[in-house]
Amino acid sequence: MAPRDALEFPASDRVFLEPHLPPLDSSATPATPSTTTPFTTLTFATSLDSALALSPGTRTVLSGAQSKAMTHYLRSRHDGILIGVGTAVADDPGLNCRILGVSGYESELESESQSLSQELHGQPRPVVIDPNARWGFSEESKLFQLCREGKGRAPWIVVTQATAQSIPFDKTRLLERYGGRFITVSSSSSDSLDWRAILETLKMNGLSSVMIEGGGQVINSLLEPPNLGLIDSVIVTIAPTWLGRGGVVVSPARRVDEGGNAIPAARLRDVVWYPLGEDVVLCGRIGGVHCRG
Ligand SMILES: NC(=O)c1ccc[n+]([C@@H]2O[C@H](COP(=O)([O-])OP(=O)(O)OC[C@H]3O[C@@H](n4cnc5c(N)ncnc54)[C@H](OP(=O)(O)O)[C@@H]3O)[C@@H](O)[C@H]2O)c1
Ligand SMILES: Nc1nc(=O)c(N)c(NC[C@H](O)[C@H](O)[C@H](O)COP(=O)(O)O)[nH]1
Repeated sequence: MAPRDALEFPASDRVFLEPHLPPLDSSATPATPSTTTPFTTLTFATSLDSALALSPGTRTVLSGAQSKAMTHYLRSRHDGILIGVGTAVADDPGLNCRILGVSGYESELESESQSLSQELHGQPRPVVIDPNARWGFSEESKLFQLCREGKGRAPWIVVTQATAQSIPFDKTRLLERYGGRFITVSSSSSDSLDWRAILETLKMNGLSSVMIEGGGQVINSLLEPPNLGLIDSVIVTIAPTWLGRGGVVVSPARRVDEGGNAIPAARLRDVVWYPLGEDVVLCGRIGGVHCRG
């Protein structure tokens, strides 16, 4: 019997997503040739007033059942799933995939035929951007509970070189005991990490595709001109609600042209809208500026 919390996302609802997803065979050439960074999908759920959560440090469920199942399907199609430490602290997330059929969520028949070699198939590698290693994870953290149950992978935690020198040994030991590790990335300034350097490091460590789920700071910094070209695909769930002021909002920094006139920060092209339950899912690619290596 499949676990009670296994999710189902019908094949008929997967078709519209396909052109916006990493190629199934990661050795196949992606839409825009790039050798140094993974296929990168920016995906999140937002309200009608562009909020991710009711207030900073809190978790707000925006996605309905069908769009939540879609997000888990996206997780099964990416090697890595990336969040900022703000989300790790606020949400205590599982960051695993609960689609029926992936490791830990097989139907009885599947689990019998599952060979060891396919251990944790369909489960993405969680990645937490935590330059100062301030995430107070423990054995009780949801991520590690899921690891113990064979339902998810342990995280890679991205820190600065300076921070790497001073991480308490017991933290490193706990992480490595579950198969996770700290990864250092050279910082562009005191504790701000360059997104190209982060993504190149993940690719060098074997991740051919990464979905970035947030939170606010992460999304807003990726929507700034120097980083726009790093994003291959954008998939946004829009929920029919206004969360009101004071929430965690997606609204990148203002952009001006040479004449100092305000211009849109970014725009999508190849846009598709797809209703899922009461939500609607928007897919597209970043238009205009492309500054790939
Ligand atoms: N609706 C959704 O789809 C969704 C998705 C994700 C999260 N959320 C919500 O969003 C909220 C969290 O968002 P948030 O803005 O507070 O936090 P966040 O974006 O998750 O994390 C921000 C922190 O991550 C680190 N960081 C991010 N980018 C970095 C970079 N390039 N270089 C160095 N450090 C970097 C910094 O840590 P330091 O502060 O240590 O420097 C920064 O303060 C929560 O309420 C969560 O529930 C909603
Ligand atoms: N698609 C989506 N709809 C939402 O309503 C919502 N709040 C998130 N939030 C994304 C964020 O990354 C959360 O931390 C993870 O969704 C945690 O969820 P899991 O424990 O991994 O299921 N994402």
